[in-house]
Order: sequence, then structure tokens, then C-alpha cells
Amino acid sequence: MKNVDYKLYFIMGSINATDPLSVLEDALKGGITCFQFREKGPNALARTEKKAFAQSCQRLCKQYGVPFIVNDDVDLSIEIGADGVHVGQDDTDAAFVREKIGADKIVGVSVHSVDEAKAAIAAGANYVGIGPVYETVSKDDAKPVAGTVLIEKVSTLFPELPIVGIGGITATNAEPVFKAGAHGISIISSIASAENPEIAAKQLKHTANQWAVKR
Ligand SMILES: C=C1C=NC(C(F)(F)F)=NC1=N
Repeated sequence: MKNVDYKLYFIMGSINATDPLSVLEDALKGGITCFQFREKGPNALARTEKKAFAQSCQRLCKQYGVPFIVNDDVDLSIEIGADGVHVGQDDTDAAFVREKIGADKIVGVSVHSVDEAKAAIAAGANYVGIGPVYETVSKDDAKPVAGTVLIEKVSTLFPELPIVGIGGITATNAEPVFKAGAHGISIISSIASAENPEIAAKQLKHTANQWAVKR
């Protein structure tokens, strides 16, 4: 996948919004640059419903020319021809994912240490997610708040590696994430739980455009 713009990376699943497809469309209108389909948790959709919902999200992303990445479910990603897969440390092994989906798809990895970042690069990751930068409401098993320290370390050690910060990021606290060297911010509730998701995405996009270092 050619140079993907990770600047405003929205992540959502059916549990994050009452009308997820209209939230996704609003987010796309608001200018998100990348989308991750993350269908996880006790009430997550499964099998046929999950595939149908994924394809509805994928169709919207295609209309707006935004990459559609699937969280963890490699088989679903291949089945529907998604643009890539994102895996956490406890998910499918990144090297295995790269092997299965091929060289031109996007592989993203959540990392919580320099060693995990090194391993992600070795596995062929296109980007890494680092966080939670701030307190998050979107993940009940999130690691302790990490701040931007690891983002700084990883961006210093691996200046070519695209990094997205994640965890509790809003339009008012996004600046330090970019200043620490992140290429983008990853958002769930700041858009999915917003009164007006399109306006929320626009505000986040404005902030991201302001602070994303031109590389
Ligand atoms: C747990 C996660 C951490 N980071 C990311 C991303 F921002 F995409 F890198 N996605 C996730 N699902």
C-alpha cells in the first residue's frame, strides 16, 4: 500500500455507536484519513452479521477513498478484500499476518515498548499504534496510561516508522501527541460519542493538519 495518510485514524465497531454507519459517514465527511473496523467485545457482531456490517463500512470508505483496515480478523480481511489488518500483541502474530495478506496490504501493530516496536518492524509492519496516551474510555483492558514518552523514544529510534498515538485523544490534547513525533492520532470516542461526529472529525482534522510534522 503506497504512503497511507495516518493523520486522522478513526476506529469503530457496532458497539461504539447507536447508528454506526451514519457515524462512519459523518466521520468520512469530516475528513478522517484512515478507518479501522474493530468489532470486539461481548456484544460484538459475529460471522455473517459481522461480514455484512464490515462490507457496509468498507463501501463507505471506498466512496471517500479512505483505507479500510480490519482489526485482528485476518480471514475476514482477505475475504472482503480489505486494505489491511491491525493486530495487538495478544492477537494474530504480525509476521503471520504479513505472510497471509501479502506485501501490498497494510499491517499495523499495537506496541507498548521499544522491543515490541522493533519486532513489529521485523515482522513487516507499515505502522505502529502507541498508547494509551491518556485515560481511555474505549478499551476496558487498556494498559496503564503511557503519555507520549514511548512515542518520542520510538520516533527517535525509528524515524521512518509511521506512528499513531491512541487513547483518550481529543482536539484539545492532540498537539503533544504530534509534537512527540506521531504521524497521526487514532480516535474512537471523540468522534463516535460526539454530539455531531462530522463536526468532531472536522475539528480533529484541523488540529491534525496544524500539528502533523511535514515529513
Ligand atoms: C489497540 C489499538 C492500538 N492502536 C491502534 C492503531 F491506532 F490503529 F494503531 N489500533 C488499535 N486497535
